[in-house]
Amino acid sequence: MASRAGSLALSHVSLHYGAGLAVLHDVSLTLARGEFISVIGRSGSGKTSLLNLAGGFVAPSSGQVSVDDRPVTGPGPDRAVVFQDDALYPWRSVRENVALPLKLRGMAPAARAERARAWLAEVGLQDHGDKPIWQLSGGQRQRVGLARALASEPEFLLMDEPLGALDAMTRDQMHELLLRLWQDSHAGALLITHSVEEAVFLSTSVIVLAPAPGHIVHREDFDFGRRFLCGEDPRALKSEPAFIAARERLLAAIHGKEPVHG
Ligand SMILES: Nc1ncnc2c1ncn2[C@@H]1O[C@H](COP(=O)(O)OP(=O)(O)OP(=O)(O)O)[C@@H](O)[C@H]1O
Repeated sequence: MASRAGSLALSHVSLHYGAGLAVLHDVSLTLARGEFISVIGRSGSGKTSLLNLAGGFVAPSSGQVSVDDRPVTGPGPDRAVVFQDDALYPWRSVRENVALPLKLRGMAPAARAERARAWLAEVGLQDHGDKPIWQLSGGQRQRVGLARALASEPEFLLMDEPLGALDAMTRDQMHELLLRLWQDSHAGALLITHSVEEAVFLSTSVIVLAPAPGHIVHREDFDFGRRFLCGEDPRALKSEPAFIAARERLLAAIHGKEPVHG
């Protein structure tokens, strides 16, 4: 299957670990730049495995993962990953954490300092660059993680439950920041989440995986995030009957019930 230009594609991908049972079966998914796809599903349905395939951390047992029709053979700078545990260096400064991947890629010191400064400003941490990570709150640490991922100017931003450990208010603020960063970066975003509401609000498409082995049972497109970016109030959007009905449909799909349309 040929993928669109500027897209990350999983084509008929199946995965089993070693000689174990299949974890994913015949999953096809295309993420174009400028799209925001969330993957939801019960625990063990293969969400993290799907992200690991997209990131190139594991290879499919059959099928193909590709970027612009080039097979993915491992992790690459075109795909940045953000994890739930922010994977930052606690004793290094905020600025060093953001600049480190740029250093590893051979960027000159002045250029990487400027890039780190710009992305810290994007996430509202311009006054925190000198602090060690351990002095930051959980929400601030996740903002550093996003700045670090986006500083590499990836084509695709892959996120595994990045907001799962945050309190509800911080999480809402992060949703709004994430949408603005996604818009400004023009990246394609792939988000694994346990929050159906988060998926409906943020995504241009939501995919539901069912387990044993993981396969796609439902897919639906949304525009709540884009409407937020056009100036609509996020609380009003989340209270709309269409938003609430979408949430219920996706919950029904997760729990294996007939989706209720309307
Ligand atoms: N490295 C591995 N080796 C063997 N089995 C694995 C490995 N990683 C995951 N699995 C198995 O694959 C299945 C899917 O796991 P995965 O973590 O992808 O699901 P998930 O939907 O992300 O789950 P959760 O929502 O609980 O994080 C599970 O049965 C898990 O035990």
